[in-house]
Amino acid sequence: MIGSGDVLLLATRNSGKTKEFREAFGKLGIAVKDLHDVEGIPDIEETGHTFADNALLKAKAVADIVGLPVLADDSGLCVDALDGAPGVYSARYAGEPANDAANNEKLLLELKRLASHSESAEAELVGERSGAPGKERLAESVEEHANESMKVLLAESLNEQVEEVEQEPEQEPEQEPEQEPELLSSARFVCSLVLYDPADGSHLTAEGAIEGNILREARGTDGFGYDPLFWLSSHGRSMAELSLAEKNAISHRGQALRRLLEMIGK
Ligand SMILES: O=P(O)(O)OP(=O)(O)OP(=O)(O)OC[C@H]1O[C@@H](n2cnc3c(O)ncnc32)[C@H](O)[C@@H]1O
Ligand SMILES: [Mg+2]
Repeated sequence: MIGSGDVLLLATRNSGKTKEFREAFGKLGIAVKDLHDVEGIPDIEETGHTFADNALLKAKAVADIVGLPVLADDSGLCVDALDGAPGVYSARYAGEPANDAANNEKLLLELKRLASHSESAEAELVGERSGAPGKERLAESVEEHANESMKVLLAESLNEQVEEVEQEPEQEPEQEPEQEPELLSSARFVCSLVLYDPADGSHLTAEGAIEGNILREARGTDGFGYDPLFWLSSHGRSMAELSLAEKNAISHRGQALRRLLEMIGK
């Protein structure tokens, strides 16, 4: 369906995706265009319930207009602590028009809200078990939360147990290995690709997924979408700290594309 010297049209307006496909197809001598290069293609409503449904919908809608094979990508982020959200709604998680910064902000807000709910539920449980407030619980709380000057003030009104805690010799900080950053939930990026031929309505579908974790704080400036919040423990970097080639080598999109190319013998 596609070969070296060809021009392949992507049914996308997401320039981040186009960049990644250009890097991958460039090696095969295939040029890539997207919907910024073609006039007269209306916005396509993504009404499917799965990534594959939406990819087919986009590929078919565009291919039927231009009369040439078209590749579409539908992808997103599925966060375990949010029961798989934002999923197929990833692009418009914070509402429309789609906005990466607003989506990232909303994701962090939802996850932090969830974390603070479970922390306060846990604190209540600890309180009930230890007959809170109680001196031991207060002493623990001082050790956990107070800064040095508060500790001195509060310790005066508590018993010796607190003073013992105070008097423990400070440990010399050892040369620490690079610490894993604070993570909020396991998650995965998922991608479905559909290559659709309007000549006979035939199409190929390929999928890819990559596991990671959501960072409490964004890192890196490359990539697009949720990349700055997606931590890869195996690399010790966020997805937005990888080069284009590094991302394509491991990403959901890169995997799906390699599967699709295999299907067409490339
Ligand atoms: O539909 P098109 O025009 O292709 O562009 P889109 O951005 O709306 O694309 P999707 O409908 O497939 O939604 C994908 C969203 O999922 C997120 N996403 C997908 N792949 C990603 C990646 O590699 N890195 C970061 N975020 C990604 C990002 O928020 C995307 O906007
Ligand atoms: Mg979309």
